[in-house]
Amino acid sequence: MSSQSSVAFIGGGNMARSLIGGLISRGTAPGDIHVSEPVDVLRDALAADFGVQVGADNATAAAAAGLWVLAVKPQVMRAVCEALAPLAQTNRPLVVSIAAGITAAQLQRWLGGGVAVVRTMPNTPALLGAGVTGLFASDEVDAAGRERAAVLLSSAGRTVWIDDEAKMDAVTATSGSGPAYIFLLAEAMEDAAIAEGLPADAARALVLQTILGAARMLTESGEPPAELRRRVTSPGGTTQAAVETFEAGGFRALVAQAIANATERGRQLSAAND
Ligand SMILES: NC(=O)C1=CN([C@@H]2O[C@H](COP(=O)(O)OP(=O)(O)OC[C@H]3O[C@@H](n4cnc5c(N)ncnc54)[C@H](O)[C@@H]3O)[C@@H](O)[C@H]2O)C=CC1
Ligand SMILES: O=C(O)[C@@H]1CCC=N1
Repeated sequence: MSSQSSVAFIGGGNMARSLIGGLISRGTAPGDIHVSEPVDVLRDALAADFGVQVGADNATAAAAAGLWVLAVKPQVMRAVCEALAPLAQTNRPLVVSIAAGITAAQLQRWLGGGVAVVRTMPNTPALLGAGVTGLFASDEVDAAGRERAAVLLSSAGRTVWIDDEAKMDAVTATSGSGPAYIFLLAEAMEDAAIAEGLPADAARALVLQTILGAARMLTESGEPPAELRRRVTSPGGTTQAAVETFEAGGFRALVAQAIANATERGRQLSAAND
């Protein structure tokens, strides 16, 4: 039976799982969460771990809820939306997409038009409630819809509204993909520490706690990153030797180019999956 307060997840993969975990830990009743997922082991795990309603049919899950979370890959989004269009036209749900690159206009068109669509970009720390999500609302979304989308995503961490949809690809490249950049840095630091002779377990412990400690200083001290860096960097000391090496190697330009390429890939995903 359809309930306006229920949520349907179309696709029950990694991000859906993170968001579902967040919703349940914030008090959403498992019975109010419906998930459609074609892979039976993923379905079974969601039912076992969270007690949510699971099934293989997207329309069945969607028919049960006033809020749809489209959590499939960009490559299958068009087919998924077109199959749900008749239901979208009769039920007029609030539709939240988490897909990289897929625009609100595309979702609108595939769902038959006139549907309230919120395009969002969460990230994987959502699993711990420590994520951040950029949100863009189409014109059809009213204040209550914006509030509902923000509450949904706030179970995964912080939320940031983006007024210009063209900027959503930059959000994807910054915070959506961003955790991977930090993981890459962790890999590289660990490898380097081992190369300097540290045992692997010590290298990992030192690197992980350094990243955690630095992230806490960034978020809790109120100081800008450049000032925090300055305080670690004694003149003529070890940090200066390392930072000068990063700068000489074009570290900032490399980061800028990486984020520019990720932004461009977001635009390409939109065109490739139209
Ligand atoms: N992984 C990440 O860090 C982030 C991913 N995203 C976006 O989230 C979306 C999902 O990504 P992940 O969870 O990483 O991928 P995933 O592959 O883990 O999840 C997608 C799920 O959709 C299911 N699926 C495939 N075809 C389906 C269909 N026709 N109907 C219903 N379900 C279907 C798959 O079996 C899979 O379990 C993507 O659009 C991605 O761009 C957004 C933010 C961050
Ligand atoms: O790599 C991707 O396309 C997705 C979107 C942001 C993070 N993962």
